[in-house]
Amino acid sequence: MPPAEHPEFVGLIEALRAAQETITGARPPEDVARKARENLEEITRLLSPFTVGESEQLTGQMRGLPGRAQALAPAFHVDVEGNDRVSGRVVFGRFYLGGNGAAHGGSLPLLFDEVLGRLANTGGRSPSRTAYLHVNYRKITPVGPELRVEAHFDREEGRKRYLVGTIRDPEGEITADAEGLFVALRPGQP
Ligand SMILES: CCCCCCCC(=O)SCCNC(=O)CCNC(=O)[C@H](O)C(C)(C)COP(=O)(O)OP(=O)(O)OC[C@H]1O[C@@H](n2cnc3c(N)ncnc32)[C@H](O)[C@@H]1OP(=O)(O)O
Repeated sequence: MPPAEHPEFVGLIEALRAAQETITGARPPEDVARKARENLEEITRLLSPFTVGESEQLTGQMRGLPGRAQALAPAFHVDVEGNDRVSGRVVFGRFYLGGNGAAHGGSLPLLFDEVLGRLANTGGRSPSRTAYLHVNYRKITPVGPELRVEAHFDREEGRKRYLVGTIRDPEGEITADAEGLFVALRPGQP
């Protein structure tokens, strides 16, 4: 079903992202922490009866939405998308903090896999999977400001799709770049 038919679920994921952000940055007194935990446990109780299999779940399936309605990777906002390149924006929020204002090193491959992987499978191409992802950390990727993300196909060799991408800080400097190999799946390959 298209996202428009699940506006409340989309709102739920946005609320989840907001909760992740707020919890990460909070230092609450014990009684407030306990109340927040009880509220989260209540959410689990509420939703557990509606657990479905992978093919039926909504999370991750809504390609038209930033972040595909999943709260794992930072939401990638697409500005321009073609068959061979994509550009857009991302904010690494407090949830993705590694330390000293820098995004966690593991969160960058998460974003690159999302951006490059999405592009690798566009333009009528068959599904592919990440075979490798090489990330260069050039300078810290700051938590908080909006960052530019660009990616494009470098080359295709048979089933092998080589893509590259960059993240730039508000000054336009590259904080990280990546090269990924995505291998097109053979029929029946999981
Ligand atoms: C919309 C949002 C999109 C999000 C996208 C997210 C994408 C993902 O994260 S997918 C999940 C992460 N990736 C995986 O789980 C993949 C796990 N690995 C696999 O399934 C397989 O190893 C797979 C499909 C990558 C390749 O296996 P297989 O299809 O058997 O390919 P295989 O025949 O061995 O190799 C094909 C070619 O690729 C090359 N190759 C394969 N893996 C690598 C590698 N790691 N490094 C270099 N070359 C490689 C081979 O050398 C071969 O080259 P050539 O044709 O020149 O001889």
